[in-house]
Amino acid sequence: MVYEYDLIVIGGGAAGLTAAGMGANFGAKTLMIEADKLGGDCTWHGCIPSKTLLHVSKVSQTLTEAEKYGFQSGGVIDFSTVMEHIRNTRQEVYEEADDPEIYRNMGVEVKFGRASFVDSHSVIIKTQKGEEEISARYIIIATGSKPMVPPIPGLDDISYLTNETIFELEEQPESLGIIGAGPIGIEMAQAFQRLGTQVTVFDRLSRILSKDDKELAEMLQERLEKEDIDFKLSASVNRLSEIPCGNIKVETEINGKSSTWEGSEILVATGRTANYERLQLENAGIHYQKNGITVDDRCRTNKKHIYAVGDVTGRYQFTHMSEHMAKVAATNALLKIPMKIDENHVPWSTFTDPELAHVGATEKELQENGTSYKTYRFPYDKIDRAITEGATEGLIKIFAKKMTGKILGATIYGKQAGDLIGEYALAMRNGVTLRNMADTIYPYPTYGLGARRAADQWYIQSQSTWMVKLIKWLFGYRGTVPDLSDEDRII
Ligand SMILES: Cc1cc2nc3c(=O)[nH]c(=O)nc-3n(C[C@H](O)[C@H](O)[C@H](O)COP(=O)(O)OP(=O)(O)OC[C@H]3O[C@@H](n4cnc5c(N)ncnc54)[C@H](O)[C@@H]3O)c2cc1C
Ligand SMILES: NC(=O)c1ccc[n+]([C@@H]2O[C@H](COP(=O)([O-])OP(=O)(O)OC[C@H]3O[C@@H](n4cnc5c(N)ncnc54)[C@H](O)[C@@H]3O)[C@@H](O)[C@H]2O)c1
Repeated sequence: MVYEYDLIVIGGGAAGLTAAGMGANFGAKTLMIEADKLGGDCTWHGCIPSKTLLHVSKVSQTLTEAEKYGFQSGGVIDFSTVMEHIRNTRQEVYEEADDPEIYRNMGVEVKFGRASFVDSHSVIIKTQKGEEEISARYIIIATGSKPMVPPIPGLDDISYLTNETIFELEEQPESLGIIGAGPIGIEMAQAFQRLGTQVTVFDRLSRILSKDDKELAEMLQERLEKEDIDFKLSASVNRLSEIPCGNIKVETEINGKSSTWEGSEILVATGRTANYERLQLENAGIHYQKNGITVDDRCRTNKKHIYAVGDVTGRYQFTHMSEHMAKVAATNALLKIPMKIDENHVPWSTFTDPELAHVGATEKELQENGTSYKTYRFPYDKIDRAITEGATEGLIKIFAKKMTGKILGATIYGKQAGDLIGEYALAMRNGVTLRNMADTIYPYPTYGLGARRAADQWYIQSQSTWMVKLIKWLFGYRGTVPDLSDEDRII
């Protein structure tokens, strides 16, 4: 059978752009179909606007703290200018990385319209002008996700914000209630609070950022509380309603006690739903579950020539994982090289100030799996660069094998944590141990040197008095045997 294309990619977000670009690079006749604008959630409603807003809020915080360094502060924020800056920034990213012409120049054909399956090799593209049916040998589905809106009574009757609308605000809310203390809720909480909105965060769980290390997430929560963010955790949000002055009322129950909150806006940040309902997956016989399209470790669906990547699979919801999965799918489909998702080294970072980042196994996973490990800790207040920058709040925690220094997981709360975690991702992926890191020369004074000092902990904690006694005996040294009981010593 002759198909019109070697590869059709449905969706032009982080996953689709990568898959289509790789298709063209491998010499496949590639078509990318996008229902809206190329760039997807990351460019338009996700990473780019949220990180830009966080940056602006950090500038605001720096101005507030500037008096400590002798500056006269007192800046006033013009919210509409802030929002215009955010929109300009995402336009800049779109033009630099997502513009259809960039992909056309690479050899990718780009069509705009909504795609759905006709059968397992054909899709129909619906546009305002009409319909077009197209076939391909391979298909990669990369249709992403959208906000999951929970069925809370009254929610449908009020106007609420999601990540798709919050960056379109023109007026700064006086107060903002956020339902959900995951990465979206926590990043937006700090950003808006620092810009002068009074933020309250509700979550049904008893802690924030439940996928992160408990100890470090608690440190971040404490920091956010110091910035006056109000947390209502273990809260069952029972009803939302609009009250006569136009404000929103949230009725909650916390540990059996009812309470109400009233404020100007509500952001719903309670997770994501995969975008697959309108794809007519049944026509192609593709299996899916509630959380997304089912794929194996090579990103293949049950139809061996159809792959799914990124948020639509419900497996990982990060831009870097969308790109990684796209690479896995394109490599398997077009080069026939078996490549699997690298599940053991998935990093992530929440870009609050300070940041909270993680890679590999969590301590909870290690405990549940009965894996033997030792925790190596190094605080930011012993990193000279952090001291010079007044950023001493933070902790590096590494989970590693005691004998070999093999790194099993790492988690960092502190300045530049999102960048530092990449160091551990590289180390783990390539079998670099704590011993290797400790023997590596890092420039002084850097945050990276904190990673080296954290690795030194492996040597330090491997020291023992009997070893010192052996050295003394071997070389005839006359010093005393040191007290090695202080686990926090740095040499
Ligand atoms: C507020 C927020 C902040 C975030 N911050 C980060 C971060 O800092 N770091 C990080 O790694 N991740 C972050 N994420 C997650 C990240 O944005 C997503 O994981 C990533 O965008 C998913 O990419 P994707 O290509 O799978 O899907 P999407 O980006 O959603 O792209 C899917 C595309 O498919 C199109 N489409 C859908 N259906 C069809 C159809 N039937 N036909 C044609 N086209 C279709 C859509 O229009 C869309 O353009 C954030 C998310 C949010 C919401
Ligand atoms: N920096 C980053 O990498 C970054 C930033 C933002 C988002 N993201 C991605 O986007 C995804 C979605 O983020 P998210 O924060 O929306 O989802 P999430 O699933 O991570 O967190 C949602 C939170 O909402 C709570 N919740 C759900 N329903 C509730 C209800 N009815 N009442 C009270 N609380 C409720 C949950 O307990 C949970 O804590 C993340 O998983 C992440 O992968 C990444």
